[in-house]
Amino acid sequence: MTIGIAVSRRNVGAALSCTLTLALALAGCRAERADVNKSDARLLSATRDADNWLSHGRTYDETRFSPLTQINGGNAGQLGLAWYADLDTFRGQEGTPLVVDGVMYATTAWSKVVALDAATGKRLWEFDPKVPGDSAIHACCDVVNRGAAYSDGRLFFGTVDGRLIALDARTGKQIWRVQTTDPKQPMAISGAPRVARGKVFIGFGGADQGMRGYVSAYDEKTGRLAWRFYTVPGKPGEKDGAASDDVLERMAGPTWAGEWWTIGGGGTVWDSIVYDAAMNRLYIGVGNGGPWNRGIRSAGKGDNLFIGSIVALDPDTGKYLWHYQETPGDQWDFTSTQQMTLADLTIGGRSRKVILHAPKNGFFYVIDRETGKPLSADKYVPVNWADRVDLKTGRPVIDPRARYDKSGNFIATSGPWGAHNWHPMAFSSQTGLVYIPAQQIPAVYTPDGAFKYRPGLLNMGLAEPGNLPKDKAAIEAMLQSFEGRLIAWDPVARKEVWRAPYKGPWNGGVLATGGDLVFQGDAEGTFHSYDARSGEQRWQFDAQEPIMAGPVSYRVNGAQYVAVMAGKGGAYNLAMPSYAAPQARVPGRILAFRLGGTAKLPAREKAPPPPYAPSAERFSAQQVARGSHLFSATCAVCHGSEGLSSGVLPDLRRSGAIGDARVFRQVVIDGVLADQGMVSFSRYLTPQDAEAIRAYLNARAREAKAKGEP
Ligand SMILES: O=C(O)c1cc(C(=O)O)c2c(n1)C(=O)C(=O)c1cc(C(=O)O)[nH]c1-2
Repeated sequence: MTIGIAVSRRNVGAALSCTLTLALALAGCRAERADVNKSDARLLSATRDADNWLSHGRTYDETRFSPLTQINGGNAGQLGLAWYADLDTFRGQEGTPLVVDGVMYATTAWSKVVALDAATGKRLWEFDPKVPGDSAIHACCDVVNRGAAYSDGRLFFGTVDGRLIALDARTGKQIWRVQTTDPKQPMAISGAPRVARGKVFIGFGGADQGMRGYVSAYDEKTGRLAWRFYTVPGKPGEKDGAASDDVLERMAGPTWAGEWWTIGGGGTVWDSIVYDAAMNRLYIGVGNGGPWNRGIRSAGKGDNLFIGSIVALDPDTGKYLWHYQETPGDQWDFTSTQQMTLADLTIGGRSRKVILHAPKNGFFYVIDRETGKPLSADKYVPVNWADRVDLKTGRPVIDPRARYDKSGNFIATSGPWGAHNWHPMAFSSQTGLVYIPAQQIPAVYTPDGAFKYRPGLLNMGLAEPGNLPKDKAAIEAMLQSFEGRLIAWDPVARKEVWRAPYKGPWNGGVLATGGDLVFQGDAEGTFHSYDARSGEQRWQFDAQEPIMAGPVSYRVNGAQYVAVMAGKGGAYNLAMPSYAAPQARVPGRILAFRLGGTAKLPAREKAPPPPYAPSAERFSAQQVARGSHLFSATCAVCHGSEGLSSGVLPDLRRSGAIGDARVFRQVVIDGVLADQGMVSFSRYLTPQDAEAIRAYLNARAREAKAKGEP
């Protein structure tokens, strides 16, 4: 049985933390509760507060629906740029800005924060937590940040090196900060914290690098740790002294096998955390198992709770309430961390409080918030790892061939990039539709027969992850087969209503508005507006660079704005190859639009790409082959498979460093560029390994030059 229901303890709220106390303490507890309600009051009524975008998904329900109607289908063609703000980096921008009383707060790459006048883009203050450059290696998927939380004049955000920081929203001065992780381990915060009931909730990423997931709750005023919930069991017999101890021992422990705690576990909560104000619950979206390969992770057995699950917790104590596991015994990196949206839907004539969820695994779930049971689960893209979800048991009917640790190989129609990743979806109660930034990126899973755990690096348990065909035509055919589309999905009728196709995947998050419009940026750099009911395009804008982030809408001085962050990066853009010649890059930007806006972006500079730079040295075929393997296992995840960088980080075939053994060694082994994120790899590579990688890159540069590749 995939669904577990334990203590049904609803709306006991703050009273729980008072149960042990004497009358005096009770009085204090009541006082604290009243205060909590005051600071929550604004967030609780955010649905009616059309001017602002107070929390990550605008309201606690995380619908990303703005009720504003000034911009609508009739006038969307008159939208123009109101202002833009250049950021200080070329790294990926994934943030959803908050807007509170005319001030926009945006978190940017490298975990920085900027406050701007939301009507003009004028900078009010900036905060740089000075993330050490060498902590970039701890982030699996770029030094991105998806946003902040706001409550009662305070702004909360996480950092790549695992800190949670509270700022005074007016001045940008730090109020408190806590280290939420072990900074020596690959545990990096990319997601936005959420705040409710006087607590700030935060997880982190690192499952792919062997970490064990947890969520922490900190007191909003002091930063004191209130509780922690681990999502997967640790070493049997050892307790964490955490809210999860009991349920992990009783329920999760028996679903694991082997010695997973020595090589990982996974289950990181790296993105979605949602507070359900109606039921006083916190839902956490739990990630994949680590290593991915269940044969290695858990002796090929078990559901491995709570990976690939939504878990409902008591927000005051962190105690387990229920869970629903979407991907039992995951071995495909099918995280359930994707955005959860809360809605009230009429299903079968009955009003139901539900979670709407489109996780990586390709099924769209409508889950009953009362019980955690799925009411429906339907494929929103072609899916071949499972035939269907049996709603009686809640379990997917998995194709045995997908268990590649046993079958030896599996090609999934949608793999680890997800049928939907972190890019936020939106739900409009006006149209009843969910707008999903969906994609289809097939992937091959082949078990690594010689797996060796490498602390700190990616440990998937797959043979040469990211390995591609060597032939350019085959790589291009593969890339052409990747798809991206915006899907308007009816969660009651359980079907797609319309779609907007894109050239490829990794398009932006979505905003739905009261003007019956849907906004989404794409991977090519165009920002679109569609009719929310028909999908007809109403407007588009050339943003000059890819948009991944979710747009927001707000109103200042009577004018409605739509704003979005632009900037290429994230996991896909780091790792995926590209034959496009590197272009002069545009820095990360915030773009804000209004009716009649007349601002113009500066002309994009054209710069010739640096030439390929192979050295005249001779390397042996063995050295090149060894370098190919090492590059694929160690470097490709950031510099692009087969050395074909998509342009976020340097294309090493064009790097001057590959022509000089000494310089290359200084970078790779001595770490001279550590402050820019290129740390020393001496822990993983010998100088001979580095030389083999250099030999491989020279071979790749020579090939590209000979073929006249762009
Ligand atoms: O397992 C993890 O801990 C973890 C963390 C993160 C992250 O923190 O960003 C991502 C993923 N997994 C992941 O699977 C994934 O596809 C992904 C994409 C991105 C991104 O920002 O583009 N992050 C992450």
